[in-house]
Amino acid sequence: MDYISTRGIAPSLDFEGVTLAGLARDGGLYLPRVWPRFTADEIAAMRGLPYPALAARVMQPFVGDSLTPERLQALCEQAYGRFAHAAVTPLIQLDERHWLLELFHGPTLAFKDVALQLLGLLFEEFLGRVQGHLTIVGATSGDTGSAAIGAVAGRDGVEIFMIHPAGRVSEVQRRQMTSVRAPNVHNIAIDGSFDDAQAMVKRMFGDQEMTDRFRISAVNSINWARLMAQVVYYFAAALQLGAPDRRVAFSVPTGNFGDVFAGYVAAQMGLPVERLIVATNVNDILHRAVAEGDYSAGTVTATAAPSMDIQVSSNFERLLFDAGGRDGAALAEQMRGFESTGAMRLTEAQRSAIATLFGSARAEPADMTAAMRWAREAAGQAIDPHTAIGLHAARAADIAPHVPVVTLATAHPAKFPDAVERAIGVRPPLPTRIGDLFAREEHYVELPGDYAAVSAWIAERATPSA
Ligand SMILES: N[C@@H](CCOP(=O)(O)O)C(=O)O
Repeated sequence: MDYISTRGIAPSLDFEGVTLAGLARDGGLYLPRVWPRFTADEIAAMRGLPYPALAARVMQPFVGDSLTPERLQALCEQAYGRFAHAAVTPLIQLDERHWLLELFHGPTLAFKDVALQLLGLLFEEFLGRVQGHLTIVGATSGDTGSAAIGAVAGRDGVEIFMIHPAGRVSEVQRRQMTSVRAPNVHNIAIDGSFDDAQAMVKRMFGDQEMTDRFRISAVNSINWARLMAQVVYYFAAALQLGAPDRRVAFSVPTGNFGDVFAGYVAAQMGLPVERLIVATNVNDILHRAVAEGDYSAGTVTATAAPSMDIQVSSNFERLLFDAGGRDGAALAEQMRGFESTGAMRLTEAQRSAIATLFGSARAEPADMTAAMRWAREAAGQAIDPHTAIGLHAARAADIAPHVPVVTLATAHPAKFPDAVERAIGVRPPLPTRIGDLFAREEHYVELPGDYAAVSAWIAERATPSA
């Protein structure tokens, strides 16, 4: 499989190349040159496969010659063997048409584990072939940080620098990152927002002083391998609900647009997806983009759903590229305009292509609370604030009554105990596997929200690539 950049200039790479590269050198994001497509019979034959086998089946076309099918399956067995639920991503029925897809049974209690447990193994596999050293630089609004650290802590040949916005993640989220003691893990809290952190990470890929010395890669969903692994759970859920003979809708709480873009990829591969509902909090750039074609970033507002406190959504570029006819030069110009003004209008072609599959909704804080209460009262489920935003959007969506609607439950409620307790009066306990979190010592540095300070701090500590 051959991968191309959304901005049309960086050289194409194979799967091993894009996994190690992270972001394309022209500032774009990698995508497969063509979407692999399964027939309805091929999808039907996936029914009943255990999750690791399904994962290997769905991902093999993207992996191409970079791994044999046997090796890919072995890595999937290893990655998903660490999940606390036998189904890996169990589907829970809420009422006659609404379902929750629980994606938080991995080691750090959020959907990020589904991809990052595998990505850690892929890094190790591919680095073993090139005998290199990798410097991973990541940005997190809460969940990616601990999942990425959990996936690479203590591994040879890799070190990770994870940047989070100081004071804008939950205490559980922060402790999950900063209490991991391993010589290859470095946590940085910056004075700023997630968007500032993400902008620093992207800038580092274009900083020749850094890229000449260090082999920099990404664990955020700008890395294609992240998205690829997230495609699998759309198949897992839809197959259980009757695909390929039945269409299924998904509601996805999203900030960086990676999780919902994985659903778009599943649809391109032939999964019968009726609708993808983009659910946002008051940081609603994605809702405005889908509903009105207005992609303009406002100031990031801190909310009780901090992982979605994002105004610049990296993966939206992938959708704009694909929906706009895959014209790299035109997209690069459109993105340059956005980068200099903070605002962009979608073209008519992009808007109409997006409208064929996507809907969207913005949840106010009261909507989020109401959804948490409804899940508790109607189905006995405690859900986290992000999942509640997805559920609000799912229940508000205008979708034919015979179509099941699956809300992605992206994080365990115990990651946000204060918000959950405020809404439903019950404080969700931490699962026993991380029950001693509050007794662990934390380690992180606080730096100004300034690229020069952060890149200098990283450069002093990172291991040169050769
Ligand atoms: N919501 C994320 C932000 C980063 O998103 P990613 O999917 O690109 O890693 C987080 O919790 O860190």
